[in-house]
Amino acid sequence: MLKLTNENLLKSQCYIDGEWIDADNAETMDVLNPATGEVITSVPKMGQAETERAITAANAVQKNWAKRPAKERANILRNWFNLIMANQEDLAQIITAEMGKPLAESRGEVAYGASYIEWYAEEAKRVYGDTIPAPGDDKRIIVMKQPIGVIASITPWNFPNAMITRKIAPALAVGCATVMKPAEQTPLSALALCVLAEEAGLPKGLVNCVVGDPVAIGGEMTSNDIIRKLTFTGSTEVGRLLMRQSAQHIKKLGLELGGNAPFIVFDDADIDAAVEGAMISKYRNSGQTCVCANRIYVQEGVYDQFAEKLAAKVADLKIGNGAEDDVVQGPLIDDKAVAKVEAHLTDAVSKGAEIVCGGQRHELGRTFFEPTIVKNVTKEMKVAREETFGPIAPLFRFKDDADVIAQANDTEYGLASYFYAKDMSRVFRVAEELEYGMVGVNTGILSNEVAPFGGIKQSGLGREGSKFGLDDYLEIKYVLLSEI
Ligand SMILES: NC(=O)c1ccc[n+]([C@@H]2O[C@H](COP(=O)([O-])OP(=O)(O)OC[C@H]3O[C@@H](n4cnc5c(N)ncnc54)[C@H](O)[C@@H]3O)[C@@H](O)[C@H]2O)c1
Ligand SMILES: O=C[C@H](O)CS(=O)(=O)O
Repeated sequence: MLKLTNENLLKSQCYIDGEWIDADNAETMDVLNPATGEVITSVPKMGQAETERAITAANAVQKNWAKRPAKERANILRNWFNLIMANQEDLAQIITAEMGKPLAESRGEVAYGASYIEWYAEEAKRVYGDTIPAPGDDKRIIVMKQPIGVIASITPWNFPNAMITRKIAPALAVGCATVMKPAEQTPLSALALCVLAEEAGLPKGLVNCVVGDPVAIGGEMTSNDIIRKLTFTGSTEVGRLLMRQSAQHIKKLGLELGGNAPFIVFDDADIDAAVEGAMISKYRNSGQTCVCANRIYVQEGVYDQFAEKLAAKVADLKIGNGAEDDVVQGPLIDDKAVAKVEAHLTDAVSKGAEIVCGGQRHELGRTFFEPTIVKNVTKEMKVAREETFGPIAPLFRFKDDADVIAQANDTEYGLASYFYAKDMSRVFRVAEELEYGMVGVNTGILSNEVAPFGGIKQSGLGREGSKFGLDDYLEIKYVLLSEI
């Protein structure tokens, strides 16, 4: 049972135009705890009409929000950051209850998500323009940056708090208004963020949260002309669909999509460090992150040593309900996720791979799955081409640098990549040759608010975080002054 200190954070209604309301037809949908199957609460099942009202409400207040001095916007965002951190434990309990990740990871997610609000509260005051030498002494050129306007966001279940703040913090900082749709499996974190947004002083109507039928809500977001940008985090398949739907109105898009991260261990790597890096990169959130190592390439001279050390670490992982102390591996989000993991394993073994440890559903039942290592994996297997999104570490052998770079780049994805090596010329060459938006060198985790997070190829468009993430919510306006 979810017990909160601040019980006002657990909401069973959606937040539109500063009001907490039910669906027009009073329909609801349950929010389940994946570890126990218990119903945490129910939330409205909204659709097109409620989404349209939310967009209209956002539009009514956006321009006044943009006109407020940047320092005022910054101070209100800072208030929000402070309130989130003051309620970190409750927000973490909500994440673990609705998504299943271990409490320690949930606490980390709350701090990570809040760091984007803190960062963009500061950046709000640094939206600079340009003056350009004009083609005539009677002319002056000014370039100014203005907020895009009303933006819509659609986010996934695996980081139900941070994927929202990573989007709306820069948007609010520059003067946009927003309508968000969290994943139907994990809406409670989004609703709790709205409670604290209101308390922080964000004006009614500026932040709206609609929960319900994704197709109906997304359909309104991609067709309503008031929405000037859709920012989506989720699968490449849905991102492609939303891109197609948005094309009709030439909406700006931010797409944070699927990954297929290579994790490369060269023979000059610190093997113990590489094992530590592989553990966090592979098994964080039970392997349910877009930047998880999806393919682990180990140079043939250190392959057996790495496999043995990794298996010893995996054996120490404690599986269970994320709300229990010391648990480091929670359940997968649903049966569909388990089915995909099992399909990848069955395919790999049928094509010659060998299970080193794990390989089956955990004795706890439900959607708990044993952390797994598979060796002698080859590029003919599904794990080489598809995002597993589960706790499987597939180990590939490689001969030399050229061989592994060719294998690593042989995918339509381009989000995160990692490698462990010491030789500096190898480090620079490999980092430059990997076709990914992000490269972690001698580390298994690379996400933070000061760096531009995002991918290339079919892993997405745009960046979130860093000074680069601000531009995604700004339009450039060129003003030519004549007869001066
Ligand atoms: N690049 C990143 O930053 C990042 C971060 C987290 C997750 N992901 C990716 O997300 C995927 C897992 O998350 P998921 O299962 O929630 O993805 P998903 O694409 O199934 O769902 C993501 C969101 O899209 C909504 N959605 C689904 N169909 C829709 C439709 N037809 N119209 C409008 N909205 C729709 C869902 O309700 C949810 O809110 C993985 O591929 C993972 O790599 C990427
Ligand atoms: O799953 C996607 C998230 O972006 C992972 S991270 O927490 O940002 O690394």
